[in-house]
Amino acid sequence: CNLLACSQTAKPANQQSWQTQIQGGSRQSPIDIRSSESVHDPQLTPLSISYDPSDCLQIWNNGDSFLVEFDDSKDNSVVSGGPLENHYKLKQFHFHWGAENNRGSEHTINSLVYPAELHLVHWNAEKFRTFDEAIFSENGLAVIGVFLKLGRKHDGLQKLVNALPAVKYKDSTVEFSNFNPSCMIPSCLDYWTYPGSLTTPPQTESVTWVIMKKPIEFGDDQLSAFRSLLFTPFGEKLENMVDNFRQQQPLMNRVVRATIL
Ligand SMILES: N/C(=N\S(N)(=O)=O)N1CCCC1
Ligand SMILES: [Zn+2]
Repeated sequence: CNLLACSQTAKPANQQSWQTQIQGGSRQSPIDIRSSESVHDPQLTPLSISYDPSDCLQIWNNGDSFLVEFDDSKDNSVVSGGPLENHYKLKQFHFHWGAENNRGSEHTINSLVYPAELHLVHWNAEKFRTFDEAIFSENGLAVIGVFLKLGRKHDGLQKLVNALPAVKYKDSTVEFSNFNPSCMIPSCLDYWTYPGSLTTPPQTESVTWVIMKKPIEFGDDQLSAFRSLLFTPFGEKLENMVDNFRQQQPLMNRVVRATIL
C-alpha cells in the first residue's frame, strides 16, 4: 500500500429530482467499480493531500447533505499528484448515507455497498478563477471519495457529529472551525480513479474521481446523528435526511485505473 504521510442519497425516486440520466451524458457518476476490470497504472503517482484546519469555516445543511465549507482564497488546503495535472483547492466536504446500514454509499466495489461515503470536493485553481467556473469545465473538479464502514467510533469525526444538531434543518448553518479533514483520509493511500460527474445537479461531467480503496470506520451513534438531520426547513413536515445517494450510472466507454491491483 502507498503509505505516505498526509497532513494534516437514494431518496425514493419520486423525491430525488436528479434520478434521470442527464441528456447525452457519457461519463456520469456514481458507478460500481469492478476491481478485476480496473487497470493498474504504474504511472499513477501518490496523492499529495495537505489541509489547513484554520481554513475550515462552517457547516451548512443545504437540503441534500451537510456541507463543511472551507476558505478557498488561499492555497493552504490542496490536493495534487495522482491523476491530477494541477493542484486543486478544497471547497467543501459532505457525505451520503442510507436509512439502513445496507445502503448509503454512492460508489460500490464489486457491488459491495457501504453505509456511507465521504466526498471531499476540490476545484482546479490553476486553470479556473472560481469554483462555479470549474464546476462547468473539463478537469474542473477533483473529488476524493472515502467509504465509511460501521465499527469503532471515529474520534476525529466526533467534533463534527457534535455540531450537527445546530444544522438539523435545511438552510441552517453553524460556524465550525479548526477541523482537519486529513483525519478522515485512510492511512493506506491506494485508490481507483476514473473520469466522472457530480452526483447531484448540475451533474456536470467535470470531475476526476479518486476513490480510496480502504474504508475508514465510524460508530453507530455517529451514523444515527447523520440520520437525525432533516431534508426540510424549520416549520415544515419533518423528513429525515437519509438515502441521499444517486442511483449508479453506466460505465460506458471508461476505464477505471488503479494504483495497485
Ligand atoms: N454533487 C456534488 N458533489 S459530489 N456528490 O458529486 O461529490 N456537488 C454539487 C455542487 C458542488 C458539489
Ligand atoms: Zn457527494
